[in-house]
Amino acid sequence: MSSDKVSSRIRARLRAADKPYFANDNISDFLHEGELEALQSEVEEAMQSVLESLVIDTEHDHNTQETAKRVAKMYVQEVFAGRYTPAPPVTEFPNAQSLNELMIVGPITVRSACSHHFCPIIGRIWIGIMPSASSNLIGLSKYTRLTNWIMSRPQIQEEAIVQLADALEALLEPNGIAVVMEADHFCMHWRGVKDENTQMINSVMRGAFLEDASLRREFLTLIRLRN
Ligand SMILES: Nc1nc2c(ncn2[C@@H]2O[C@H](COP(=O)(O)OP(=O)(O)OP(=O)(O)O)[C@@H](O)[C@H]2O)c(=O)[nH]1
Repeated sequence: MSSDKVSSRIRARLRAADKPYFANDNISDFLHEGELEALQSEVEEAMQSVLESLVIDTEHDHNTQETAKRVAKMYVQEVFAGRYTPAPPVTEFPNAQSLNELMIVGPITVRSACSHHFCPIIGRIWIGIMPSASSNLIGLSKYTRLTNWIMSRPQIQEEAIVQLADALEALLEPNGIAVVMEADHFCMHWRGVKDENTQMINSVMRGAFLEDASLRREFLTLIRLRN
């Protein structure tokens, strides 16, 4: 790609700052005003080339005339928006009552895509929080907003759940954090091995959830009851 492309300018900034730009990294700090729109136009142009290479007559086929434009918008503004937009604003409240009881939020719907084939990953997440006296509390909707921001990137499930746990830990500074995710991977259902029944379930347990087996059991029992 020639250096006058907007993606080249963004990439040069990332490299100069020695920042990674993997599929599931957020690069919003490196985009200047107006560049997201320019990036979308660049993706549209590249997508049009993909359609041409697939030997699809986009000139005469009324169904695919706008496909490159739609796919570019879908990637940049919708399903991969978590790469290009900053973290959602999250209002924090002090834990005024020094709450130290288990809190569980979920199931939060997960909509993501695998980094390997860009096929959908659709699933659910439960979050357990054991606050400390100095923890911050956040509004209930913010768990979903934060999850959406992290999941709307090309991901693998093992890394997605760790990114979410890291973000929650940094925000809440809790005594413990637990995240359980179960998801269907359409790269396995729709294509490839075509196994429609297999799901992936994984969990991250930190702090009190790792150290205290009865707390971990309480969390896992309560989320099972919600199934
Ligand atoms: N560990 C992990 N694997 C995933 C995830 N999402 C998709 N995969 C797998 O990634 C693998 C990619 O495999 P490759 O062998 O490189 O690609 P492929 O030849 O298209 O593989 P098949 O899917 O087996 O046809 C597949 O086995 C997918 O099922 C995920 O979140 N975590």
